[in-house]
Amino acid sequence: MPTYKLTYFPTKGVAEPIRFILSYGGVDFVDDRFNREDWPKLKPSMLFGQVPILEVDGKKINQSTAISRYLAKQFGIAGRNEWEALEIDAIVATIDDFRSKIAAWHYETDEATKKRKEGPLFKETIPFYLENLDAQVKKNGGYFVGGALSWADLLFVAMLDYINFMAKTDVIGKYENLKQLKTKVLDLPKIKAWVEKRPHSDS
Ligand SMILES: N[C@@H](CCC(=O)N[C@@H](CS)C(=O)NCC(=O)O)C(=O)O
Repeated sequence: MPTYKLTYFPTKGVAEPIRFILSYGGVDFVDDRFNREDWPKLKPSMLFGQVPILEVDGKKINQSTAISRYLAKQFGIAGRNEWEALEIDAIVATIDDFRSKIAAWHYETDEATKKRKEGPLFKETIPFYLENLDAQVKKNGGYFVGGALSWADLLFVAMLDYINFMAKTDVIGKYENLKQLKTKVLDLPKIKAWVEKRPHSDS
């Protein structure tokens, strides 16, 4: 079994899907969280100056989605054939688009621009994505792809706290299929154990 070390800020952010997938796989990993004030000192030593960084037997790699996909393949949750693998990639990219649109609003520093973007984001963009994501779960037997658990499901649920933090609301509140998916994922024994033992963070 390889050794894993995941380095990130002391938050969930884009690292939490990796932590979920490692936990699902039942492997031990070093959950390396640095203090925010140490980031300027650490940044030059990170691949492309960013985190998360995963070390596998001491070999370092960046990019959270690539890392998640790599791990998901090891743990048998990356699709049963090439088409399912593609469908998973597509839904993961869609979730990433969704998160990015909320992040663009959340991190906007010009108050007037932020105000102008708020209506379209909350009245159109967020409902549009959630209606489609919810419909996809309904159509696929309670999961995003192929009626079976995949890393797309783990990624979505792992990312929800960060998305909700940015949107300042429980975005899936009225989406029954997404709510059921969340419950199913959080009830997986290894995910439950991870969520119980992870350090607290709001985002
Ligand atoms: N596409 C990359 C994005 C990584 C990224 O944006 N990392 C942020 C934290 S979420 C970061 O390192 N920010 C600090 C900086 O860029 O100085 C991934 O998914 O891993």
